[in-house]
Amino acid sequence: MEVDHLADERSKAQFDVEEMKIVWAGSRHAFQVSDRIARLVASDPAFQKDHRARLGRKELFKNTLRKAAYAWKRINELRLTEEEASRLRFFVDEPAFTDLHWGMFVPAIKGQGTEEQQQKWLPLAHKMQIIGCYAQTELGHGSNVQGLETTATFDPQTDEFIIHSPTLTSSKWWPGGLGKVATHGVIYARLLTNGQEHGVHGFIVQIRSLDDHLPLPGITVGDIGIKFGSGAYNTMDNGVLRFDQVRIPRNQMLMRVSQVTREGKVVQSDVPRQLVYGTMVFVRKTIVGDASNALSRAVCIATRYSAVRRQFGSQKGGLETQVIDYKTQQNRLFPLLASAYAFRVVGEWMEWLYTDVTQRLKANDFSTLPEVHACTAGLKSLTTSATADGIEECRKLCGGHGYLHSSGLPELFAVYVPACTYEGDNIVLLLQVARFLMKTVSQLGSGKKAVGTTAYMGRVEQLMQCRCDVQNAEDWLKPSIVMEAFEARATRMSVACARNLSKFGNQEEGFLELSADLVEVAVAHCQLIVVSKFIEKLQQDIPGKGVKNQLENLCSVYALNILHKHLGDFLSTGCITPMQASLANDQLRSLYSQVRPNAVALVDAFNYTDHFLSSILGRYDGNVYPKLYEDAWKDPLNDSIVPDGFHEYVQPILKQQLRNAKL
Ligand SMILES: CCCCCCCCCCCCCC(=O)SCCNC(=O)CCNC(=O)[C@H](O)C(C)(C)COP(=O)(O)OP(=O)(O)OC[C@H]1O[C@@H](n2cnc3c(N)ncnc32)[C@H](O)[C@@H]1OP(=O)(O)O
Ligand SMILES: Cc1cc2nc3c(=O)[nH]c(=O)nc-3n(C[C@H](O)[C@H](O)[C@H](O)COP(=O)(O)OP(=O)(O)OC[C@H]3O[C@@H](n4cnc5c(N)ncnc54)[C@H](O)[C@@H]3O)c2cc1C
Repeated sequence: MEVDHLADERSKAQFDVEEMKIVWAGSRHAFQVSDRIARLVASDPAFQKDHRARLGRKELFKNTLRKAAYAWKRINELRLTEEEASRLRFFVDEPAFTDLHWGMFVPAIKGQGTEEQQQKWLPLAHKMQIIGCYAQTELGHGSNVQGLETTATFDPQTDEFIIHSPTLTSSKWWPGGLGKVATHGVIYARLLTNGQEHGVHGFIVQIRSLDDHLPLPGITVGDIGIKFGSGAYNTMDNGVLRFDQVRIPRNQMLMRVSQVTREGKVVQSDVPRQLVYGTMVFVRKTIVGDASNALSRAVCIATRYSAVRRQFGSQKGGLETQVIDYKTQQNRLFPLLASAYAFRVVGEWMEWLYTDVTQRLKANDFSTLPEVHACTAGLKSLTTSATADGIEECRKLCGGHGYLHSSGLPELFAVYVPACTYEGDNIVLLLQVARFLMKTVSQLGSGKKAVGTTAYMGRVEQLMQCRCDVQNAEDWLKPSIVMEAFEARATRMSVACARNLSKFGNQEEGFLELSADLVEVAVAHCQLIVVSKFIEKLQQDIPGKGVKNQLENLCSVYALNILHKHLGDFLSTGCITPMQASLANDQLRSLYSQVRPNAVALVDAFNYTDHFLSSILGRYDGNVYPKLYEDAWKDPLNDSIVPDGFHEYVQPILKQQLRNAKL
């Protein structure tokens, strides 16, 4: 019989875990789909993944192709819906070319293609009769999209574009799926017609033959090489691509934003030019949603293991202390647990925001686009940085065993950490938020109403002067008090930066000089968004015994931990006093005690299967030691008692020493 080593922990929970699972999933329906598909994947040996780190690149990659093909077969056999198929790919848990096909290629055509182009290309893509990638970044430029060098020159004689890589640095570099698999790509290039340049646009370009998969004439394409970590993101074929005067028909330029006529005239539609960047907005919001998946996974492992692991504190030969009972462990772990829940809530809100802007764009209302860009960019940056750091912290929270591949944490980190860079370097994205904030501040006096996530700045006068009302530790549990402190901090930092900026004759010069401060302003604003969305969520009716109470505790932990970590901001802007800061810390400690008995149940609510977690330390049953011991013997190094190479290399040294000793 299986023993549940964490049963005691589970019995302490003060809330209905099943109901929390539904909150985490987003709805009962989403929970049911997720639960069914997770079990389906976990029970299928074809989706096994624990041997990944031991495979060489070629074997690893072939294995990924097999899994992706098998997943596609199952999706069709079982007639899975789009939602179910996407959950299946998620639980297969292996980065693959399909991520870019479904995650970027299809959305790029949907967002930037005309109706006609969508009708032509989407059915092919949906049936995977073509496989696409998103080829924007080049060897020389990634962040600076306007600096891309690939050209698309219109030839009116043949009604074609000539796609060309004029320099080494114009080689496309990084696109996932490009290296070995994609047959097509949305390629970003500078549009040239009649000798004039018209900025960067997307073009659908066939890269490989649909018959023999060889590159088409004029195309040089391959993989860019091994990346960080063993296994990890090396299942992905990030690629390099060069064009030598490759011709494509005119109608393969994605023309929702601008059209090129038969004569080579560029006609701007009434859609703003920034919509060329629309796929990035879409993927950034997906990445925000995904941050809670990665962080919750790491936190689940670290929490269960912290309840299993005991060090010191044995009294009269009794059990030692569970490491989760150390306040230092709680102070590192529980804010991460709270962040996982906070990012879940903000990810949900982001879905709403994206649906809203999509509907508006359809109705030619572009008014919220700048704010949506700032929110997706800022929250992508905030959540991925916190998640990457959080996974690494979870590894440390698991002590030495966290460094073992079988803890599940090294690979999770290696796969996750590029999220801080791809889809926009996190600092570059925060600078975009800062630009938006500085613009908002500069317009405050002009009567333009601050709306959406910057609405709080409309109360600038009050927020510049308000004094925090906290008298005792429990006051910090009041949402209005927390909100005001965060709003005042963000406003005061924004206004201070705007004042500093105005001292520069040249705004751009000022922006460069103050960019480190501006990044901090952007972080303050983004943290406020997360806190405010979490607080808003708690105003809803949330069923289930004790569920709301747990979420309230987590919300307070999230906010008060940030306040503690960024105390300098709150104190230097005069938003709170040192005494109030100290009370916030007292409250935080008391919240940790309330979270403690619920911690294991709070991570059970993520409903992860052992297959998905792929972590001995995070096993549901907590049976860590026997399984770690068992796993060590499975390592190929232990196949033979004396390792290959020993007799050849080490034995002669030993023998030499022996000879020398005898002499
Ligand atoms: C399981 C399935 C998972 C699926 C997920 C997929 C898996 C993921 C796998 C990983 C896949 C990884 C895949 C990959 O990595 S794909 C490659 C991703 N690359 C990047 O993200 C590049 C980052 N750089 C940029 O985005 C821009 O160039 C920046 C932002 C730096 C602007 O630089 P610059 O200053 O030169 O811009 P401009 O002069 O051209 O424009 C300025 C104006 O435009 C506004 N603006 C700017 N951007 C946007 C926007 N987006 N929407 C709306 N508006 C926007 C901006 O506010 C400004 O407005 P205004 O102030 O003038 O009014
Ligand atoms: C795993 C992975 C997958 C990827 N997949 C794809 C893909 O499918 N398709 C695709 O097109 N691309 C892809 N990329 C590329 C990715 O989008 C870019 O690497 C990313 O946008 C960062 O750009 P960069 O490499 O030019 O960084 P750089 O801009 O060169 O950044 C280098 C440093 O300079 C700093 N910096 C740059 N500009 C500024 C500034 N203005 N102010 C202050 N600091 C600045 C950055 O903060 C960073 O510290 C992928 C990348 C990775 C790692």
